[in-house]
Amino acid sequence: MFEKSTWIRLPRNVVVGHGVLDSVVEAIEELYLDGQPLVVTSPTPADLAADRLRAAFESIGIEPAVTIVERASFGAVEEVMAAAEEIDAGYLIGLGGGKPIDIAKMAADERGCGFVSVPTAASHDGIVSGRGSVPDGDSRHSVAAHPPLAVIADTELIANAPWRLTTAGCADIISNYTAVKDWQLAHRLKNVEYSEYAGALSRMTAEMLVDRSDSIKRGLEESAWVVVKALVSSGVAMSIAGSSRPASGAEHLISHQLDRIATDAALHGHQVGVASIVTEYLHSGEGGDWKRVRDALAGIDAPTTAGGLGIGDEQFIEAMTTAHEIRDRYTILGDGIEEPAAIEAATVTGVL
Ligand SMILES: NC(=O)C1=CN([C@@H]2O[C@H](COP(=O)(O)OP(=O)(O)OC[C@H]3O[C@@H](n4cnc5c(N)ncnc54)[C@H](OP(=O)(O)O)[C@@H]3O)[C@@H](O)[C@H]2O)C=CC1
Ligand SMILES: O=C(CO)COP(=O)(O)O
Ligand SMILES: [Zn+2]
Repeated sequence: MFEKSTWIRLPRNVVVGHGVLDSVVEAIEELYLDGQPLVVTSPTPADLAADRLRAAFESIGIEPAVTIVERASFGAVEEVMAAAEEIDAGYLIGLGGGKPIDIAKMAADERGCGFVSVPTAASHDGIVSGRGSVPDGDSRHSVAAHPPLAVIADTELIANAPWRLTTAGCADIISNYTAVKDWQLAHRLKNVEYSEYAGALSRMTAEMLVDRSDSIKRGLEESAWVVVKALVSSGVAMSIAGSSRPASGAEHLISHQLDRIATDAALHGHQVGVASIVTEYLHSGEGGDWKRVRDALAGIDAPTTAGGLGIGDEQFIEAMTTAHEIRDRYTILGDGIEEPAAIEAATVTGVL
């Protein structure tokens, strides 16, 4: 008898476009959520958008509470849970970049209430996914959480965010190429379950973004549109897989190590992008696709070298040689890459 079962948790309403911040209330009303909303935001997004959000709720007779988080930490998640408890919040709205969104996502998951994502920056696929991450000493990678019930991404707001945040979101998507290769390798070598649907969707998402890279330009609102759609698609691939495997392989392991090792870590998307140049080389060799990955990153203004990340050569190599230790996730790094091999790969690809 066939007894396998699977749960695919997806956002129900995804609203993307110019000025859709004004559609937040409408998108939420369709979800039949009860109770008072608690808006979790951070200083800049609060300045940019909290008043407009508040006014939209007030127009239908709801007074939302607003809490501002400054730093991503487990303490902040607990503070948000306490604030939600105090007003008996029915659901949480994360308004901002990955920091307030993940704090709200994790607090909502712990509290067992609904969560809505309103990104003001498109810096990585956490704005859509069922993964939550706050920096915590030894465990930098994400953990499972319920994905947002709705994502409302105002491209006008996102296009006005610092350009580097958008290029980081693009680079997080470009890294899907190597993530899928790592996943397939783990399937072949370690019998890790692989989803053809999730793998194909993740790879196609990277392909479409690269194909449309001409429309990814500073000051062009269409860029925000292209990257948000890709982040949504990548989030769906993770939901189908029930893990971050379609979008997180060895390049993410290296980035998580950089977060620990480097004094001034760069943006997540930029780190995984640079690391994926090297892991693509490890997969396909000198004549392989690493130049394509590098050129795709360069084409959207993302860094392609450790120096471009502001990270020293030694720290980059340390991250490469220790990345396999941080998580039970088989990748091209296997049981560890030797230092000379890491230096060779990073040198040939021009990352060092
Ligand atoms: N779930 C996942 O899979 C992942 C989660 N993460 C998590 O995401 C967080 C990092 O996300 P990231 O988005 O880079 O960080 P932030 O949320 O900190 O945003 C980056 C910066 O941009 C500012 N900002 C946000 N929106 C705008 C805007 N429209 N205009 C001007 N400035 C803006 C923020 O202001 P302010 O300082 O006021 O907030 C902040 O200074 C980390 O906590 C990390 O752990 C990272 C990768 C993957
Ligand atoms: O960043 C992610 C996918 O892009 C999430 O991956 P992790 O599970 O490695 O945190
Ligand atoms: Zn990522």
